[in-house]
Amino acid sequence: MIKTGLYFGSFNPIHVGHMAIANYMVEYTDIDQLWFVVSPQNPLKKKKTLLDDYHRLELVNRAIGDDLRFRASKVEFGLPKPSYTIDTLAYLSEKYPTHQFFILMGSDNLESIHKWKNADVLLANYDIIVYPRPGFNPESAEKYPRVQIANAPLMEISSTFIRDAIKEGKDIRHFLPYRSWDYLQQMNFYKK
Ligand SMILES: Nc1ncnc2c1ncn2[C@@H]1O[C@H](COP(=O)(O)OP(=O)(O)OP(=O)(O)O)[C@@H](O)[C@H]1O
Ligand SMILES: O=C(O)c1ccc[n+]([C@@H]2O[C@H](COP(=O)([O-])O)[C@@H](O)[C@H]2O)c1
Repeated sequence: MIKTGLYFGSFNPIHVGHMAIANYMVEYTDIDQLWFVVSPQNPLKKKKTLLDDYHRLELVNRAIGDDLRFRASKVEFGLPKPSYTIDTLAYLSEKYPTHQFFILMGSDNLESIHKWKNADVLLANYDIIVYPRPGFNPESAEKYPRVQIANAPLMEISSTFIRDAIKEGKDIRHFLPYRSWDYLQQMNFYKK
């Protein structure tokens, strides 16, 4: 079985925090490879500031470049919206029987997982590796036997910060992988 970490996200846009997390996950956990699964629509987030799906995918692909440990997946583009993780996992598990899937997420998502569709099924059937965000209390995860917490350096960076900074006219190019930043600049994303 190929141990594959699924890093689900809006990636609106992808930032160096995501890349550092992905890098940590492939080097320090059991997973052999990592797929960034770009979600058209998080069921718990508003759509207002969301960039078009294919532009977010392009930003992810540019961030990955030729790093063979990573792949971008647009599987959720073809599934019903909003993007329920349990449904995507059912689809992928059937399509890729030689892969063992792990769910990767930041601790903010673990804190709201009780609101997710079929959260109990998800928590019972999949291993989840959580990347802590500032303020996270690891004891809060002890009730979930299949959740492990990565002992990783913390980062405050978020896509919200990036969008706000661009709107304010700041040059924050080093918060994104440089090829993604180039595309974002060319296309004038998030300026208003
Ligand atoms: N700095 C970070 N530390 C730990 N996990 C993170 C960090 N940034 C993002 N993640 C995780 O990466 C996944 C995808 O993140 P997402 O696209 O929501 O980015 P975000 O920066 O949290 O976005 P936004 O600010 O728009 O909510 C989520 O599981 C999220 O928890
Ligand atoms: O399945 C659910 O009910 C569910 C509820 C909230 C979020 N998710 C997924 O969690 C992922 C993380 O979202 P985000 O916006 O924090 O990057 C994204 O793929 C969402 O579709 C899934």
